[in-house]
Amino acid sequence: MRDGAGRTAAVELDGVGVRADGRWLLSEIGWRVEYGAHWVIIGPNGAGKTTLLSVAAAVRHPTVGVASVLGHRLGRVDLRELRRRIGLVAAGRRLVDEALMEEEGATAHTVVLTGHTGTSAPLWDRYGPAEHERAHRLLAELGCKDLAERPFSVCSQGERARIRVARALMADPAILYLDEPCAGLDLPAREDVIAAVEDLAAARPELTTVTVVHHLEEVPATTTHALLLREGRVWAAGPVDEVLDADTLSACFGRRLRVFRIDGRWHARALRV
Ligand SMILES: Nc1ncnc2c1ncn2[C@@H]1O[C@H](COP(=O)(O)OP(=O)(O)OP(=O)(O)O)[C@@H](O)[C@H]1O
Repeated sequence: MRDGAGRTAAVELDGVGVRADGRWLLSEIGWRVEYGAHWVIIGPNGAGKTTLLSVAAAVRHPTVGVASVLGHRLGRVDLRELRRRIGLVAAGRRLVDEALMEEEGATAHTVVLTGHTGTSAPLWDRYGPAEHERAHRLLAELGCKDLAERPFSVCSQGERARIRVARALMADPAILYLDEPCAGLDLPAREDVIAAVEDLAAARPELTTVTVVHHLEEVPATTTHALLLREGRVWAAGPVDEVLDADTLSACFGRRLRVFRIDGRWHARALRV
């Protein structure tokens, strides 16, 4: 569906369901992400966040319903073509296979280069001076300038998280998906990743982002919208101020929560009953 200005949404899901191993992982998902918006997806473990991201990132087809990404309906478009315009950052292997990068002792710069071809191994004849230079610039933009020649396999989790974002930007995506970019990071590394995501939003107003987070503390201050997922269904979705409120979050997580907002960032803790 087009908006008043005739633009399609970056992502539009209508009645989407995903079924695997005889059960529904997602049901009746309706969701519209406008271009330039910055969404977070939050929900309990197993709610279906990564599964939702895999449909929105054109990694898998829905079992039922209609999913359109960047104006193309899944099922009517070559997914590999579409994925070239999609940046995906995921620490787990389910969405991005990093095994080859680690095995071959690739440097951070090489890992970023592979984002140009969307491959897990470098295709050297496809990278010219412009790509080499761009990979250096992106590493610098993510605060990883000095890591260019360091093997990715020895980089810290926090460094890897930012290198992955640089890699995802290599293809100049229209939309960037981040699946738990702060998982396993210590506090300074987490803050560096969040600052990098906030800086991206400021530096690239045309970029649309969707970030899966587990904790409200990981929600970037630049977030415009939030989707709460529970048991494979949308619990709430809309402007971030309306959705990340104590009552809505408490009901979604099944725990009484207090929610604070300080300097544009969110914090939550459970109330003892
Ligand atoms: N390919 C699959 N086949 C069967 N079940 C699956 C498959 N992929 C995911 N699941 C199940 O679907 C549910 C949702 O998984 P998903 O990873 O999307 O949840 P999540 O919200 O991202 O969870 P977490 O917060 O723990 O990362 C889980 O119960 C998971 O075990």
